[in-house]
Amino acid sequence: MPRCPNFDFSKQIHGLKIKNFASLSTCICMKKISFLVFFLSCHKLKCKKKCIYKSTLSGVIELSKKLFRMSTNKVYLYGGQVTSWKNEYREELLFLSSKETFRPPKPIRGGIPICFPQFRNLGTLEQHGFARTQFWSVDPDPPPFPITTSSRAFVDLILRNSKDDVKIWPHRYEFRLRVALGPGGDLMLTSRIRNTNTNGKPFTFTFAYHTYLAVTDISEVRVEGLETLDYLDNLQNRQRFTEQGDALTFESEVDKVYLSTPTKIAIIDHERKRTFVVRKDGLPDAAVWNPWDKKAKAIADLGDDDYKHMLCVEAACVEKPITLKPGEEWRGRQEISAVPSSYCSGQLDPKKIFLRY
Ligand SMILES: O=P(O)(O)OC[C@H]1O[C@H](O)[C@H](O)[C@@H](O)[C@@H]1O
Repeated sequence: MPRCPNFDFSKQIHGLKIKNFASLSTCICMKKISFLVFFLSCHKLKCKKKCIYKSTLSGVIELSKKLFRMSTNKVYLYGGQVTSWKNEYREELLFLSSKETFRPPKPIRGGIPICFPQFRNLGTLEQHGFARTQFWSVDPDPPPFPITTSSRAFVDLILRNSKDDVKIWPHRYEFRLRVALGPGGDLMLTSRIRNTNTNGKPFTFTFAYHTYLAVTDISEVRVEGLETLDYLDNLQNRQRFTEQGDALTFESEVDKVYLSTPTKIAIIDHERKRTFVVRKDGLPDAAVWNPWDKKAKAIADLGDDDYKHMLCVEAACVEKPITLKPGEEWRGRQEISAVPSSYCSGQLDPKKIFLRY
């Protein structure tokens, strides 16, 4: 099997020597980079102990086949991107394009791309910044995690400024991403971004978890929690409007950034009788995107009908960019749970929705 030409694996995982991991790197380059994260402590892999890493990874794959009621997810080092999140019934909860999605240097279409240090085209960088097209590393020894989490299934990734991105964004940073599965199968992403400039300069960025939720039929989806809020409409030169009082429904292209939203948003998939609940912290805004039929056809890595089965609801920080001085750190967190719609009974009732927390 061919190796990925874009990717010197020995540089990507701390302490790994490629010769010790030939089969693992082959597997990874064949698009199966997955760290299937579950109740085994996958994060405790000691990369320096060659066989532990390798055998633990294959052990994870093996076990995930055997274990029945287990939520799983996959994280690619490319983009630091979650590409799969399955519930205990092995139902996929994230959308991934039906077309070829893994084509570096292009971003992966689906899952949860990370938009950093720029959301959309709001600056001089490429659309959505460069984090989604970089190879991240497993962070073998992350600093203590300040947020207490009951999750024992997580992986820590890290991205630092590379020689290439310093040319277009002249700053030093450390971006630590923790991807975790909660005891009830909830998917939790926490980003910690630190300014490590040694020249005393601050930097400013915008950010989004560009989350592609899998829905059965976009026409039968309703979003609650964004009613009556102000939003910027990207389809109308980012003009500011105020949303009406009803829950959002979808019958054409949508590309909006809702401003200063509540911390909980519910996405109700009527046909599947499933509700996604997005909770966010440190991310005041929420982008909502569906390209609908015409634009979907114009997007090369999206199938013509894919738009029917996806909805992006993205915890974001767009309107007021974040500025960090050297030594300062910012945190942004998104948690998603998928619950039967009966838990919500059409209302955003956190007590009912978060019974399992
Ligand atoms: O095609 P991409 O670069 O991944 O962007 C996909 C979409 O992302 C966001 O939701 C933006 O608001 C949209 O304007 C953009 O079309």
